[in-house]
Amino acid sequence: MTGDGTGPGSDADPPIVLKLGGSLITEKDRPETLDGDALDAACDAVAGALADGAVERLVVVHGGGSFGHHHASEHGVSTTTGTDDAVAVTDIHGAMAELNRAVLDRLQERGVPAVPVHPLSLSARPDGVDGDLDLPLSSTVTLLGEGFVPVLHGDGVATAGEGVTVVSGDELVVELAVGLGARRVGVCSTVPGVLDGDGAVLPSIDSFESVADALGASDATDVSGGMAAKVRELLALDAPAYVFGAAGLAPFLRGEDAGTRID
Ligand SMILES: Nc1ncnc2c1ncn2[C@@H]1O[C@H](COP(=O)(O)OP(=O)(O)OP(=O)(O)O)[C@@H](O)[C@H]1O
Ligand SMILES: C=C(C)CCOP(=O)(O)O
Repeated sequence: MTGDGTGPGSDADPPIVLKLGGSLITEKDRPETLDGDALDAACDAVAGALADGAVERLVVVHGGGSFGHHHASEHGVSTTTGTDDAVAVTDIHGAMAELNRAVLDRLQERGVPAVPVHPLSLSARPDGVDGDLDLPLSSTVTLLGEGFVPVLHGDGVATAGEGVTVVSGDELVVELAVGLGARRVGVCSTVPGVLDGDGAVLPSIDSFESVADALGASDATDVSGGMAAKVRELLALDAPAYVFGAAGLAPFLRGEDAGTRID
């Protein structure tokens, strides 16, 4: 364990922030069903990149797939509509914690020092749904400094005036990337990149308007906005962000371009 800290202003190597999309690691149209083969392949790529030194510091975020989105949808909860029902909150968070455990287990089996960071216990929207997300980063920063790979996930989040709403993994990725001064950001999903109106992968995107017509929601149950919300969030970043499919994960981790570059 190194204990040398990280984040903006630190001498430490800036981390990479990687989201493993829920539509990649779960069967998104079958409630609470893991896509074990896809998750294994993603964990192989992460473990390989850490073992060969291509990546030194890594924060992983995973999405909800058929775990979080299924329960959130059943309870009528989204990023903008909350619930004051404690059972609903526990259902949504419980499903996400279960998926998080599966991700941690498979990373740890491959020697990755992955540890959980649960946003429901850490984060809030103190000014309501239209206000900023408050995501204290000292636990993530300190875990990184101690040599761990923090693994966060889309979750419920306390929201003034709404009870508990959903915070998407995409929003967490942006907060982490800004707050940690990330070097690069990767979002690995089921699609090989952001597709244009003819289904071809767009090599790069630098404005929302130029691609808005081609961007849709998810093709499965999704309470947080699918690809359109993803692109909108990633355009706000200073660090280069990439959206790619399973085949792009290892190249991205090696520092190569993959899928669609968003900047
Ligand atoms: N122009 C587009 N290019 C690529 N995918 C698109 C486009 N428009 C809509 N989509 C949809 O976006 C989906 C990916 O977004 P989604 O939010 O489901 O992914 P994810 O981040 O992997 O999942 P989760 O939100 O569960 O973490 C694709 O399955 C596709 O159906
Ligand atoms: C539905 C929940 C709880 C998490 C949503 O996170 P996302 O899949 O990254 O949008």
